[in-house]
Amino acid sequence: MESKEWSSGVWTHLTSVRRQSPLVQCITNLVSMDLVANTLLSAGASPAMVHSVAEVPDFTPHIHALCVNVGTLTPDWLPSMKAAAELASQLGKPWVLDPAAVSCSGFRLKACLELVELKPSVIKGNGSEIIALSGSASQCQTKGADSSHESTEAVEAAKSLALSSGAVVAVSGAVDIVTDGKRVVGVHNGTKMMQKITATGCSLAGLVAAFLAVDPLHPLEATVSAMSVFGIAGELGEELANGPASLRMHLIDSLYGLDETTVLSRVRITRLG
Ligand SMILES: Nc1ncnc2c1ncn2[C@@H]1O[C@H](COP(=O)(O)OP(=O)(O)O)[C@@H](O)[C@H]1O
Ligand SMILES: Cc1ncsc1CCOP(=O)(O)O
Ligand SMILES: [Mg+2]
Repeated sequence: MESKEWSSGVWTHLTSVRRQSPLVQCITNLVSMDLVANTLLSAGASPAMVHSVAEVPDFTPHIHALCVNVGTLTPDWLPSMKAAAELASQLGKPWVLDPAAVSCSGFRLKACLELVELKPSVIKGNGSEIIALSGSASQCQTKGADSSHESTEAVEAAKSLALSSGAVVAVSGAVDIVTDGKRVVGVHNGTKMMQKITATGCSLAGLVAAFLAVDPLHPLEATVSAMSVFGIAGELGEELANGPASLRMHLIDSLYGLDETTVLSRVRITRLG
């Protein structure tokens, strides 16, 4: 299956997000809250940064998807992440785990492994994060939020994590990799300068949650679509940008304005395995 066959699905997913405006609960890191929320709004979704454990029982039953991101994790945030994830899984609502900077401490790695036990629909990380979370720690050199691996170096780790967890695993990078453990799909949209804006990876995880909300039975396809859409917005944004700060603005504008002709002509997706 090549780009042409994927592209109509990508457009359908985006129009469904715009039409349905799914409510996406985000328990995300302090760095990313603004960009994640603005990314979701530009795509047509409705973000809610509701992260107190006291609010989970009332709020989480009403959401359409959840995104949990451990980028600035502290011990007092973990119970709300777990409570929301557990409730989402119980209620059959899709949720995404972003194991941001998972290898920076034993505390964070343990927390992420416990969250994986709560059955995320999708785990989205960069190459180093997916290698670390899959248990291939000897290969892992990073201690922070940026990857020291190409996404393509994490394909086997991603497949193994997908099979052991039951989640679709998405690895962002120059080529975004998405796998359910059997199929492996590459999304070739995006631009290198997106790495120079903090929280683009986090925003992508939030966007994946919104796309899952409108197609929960096809997590691999929904994830591929979200990654392609975000990458296309980055490509269009870069054409108007002078550097990372203006790319941040133009990426959001481009995502908001994406039309069918642009999506159909720009989608670059290939089956890798
Ligand atoms: N070299 C690259 N070329 C094209 N797109 C890229 C490149 N690096 C990252 N991206 C894009 O930037 C976004 C954030 O990915 P990434 O930087 O891997 O996340 P994180 O910030 O979590 O490390 C994704 O949409 C990804 O496709
Ligand atoms: C810089 C930083 N530090 C902790 S979380 C965070 C943001 C990471 O965002 P992303 O994973 O999207 O680069
Ligand atoms: Mg990240």
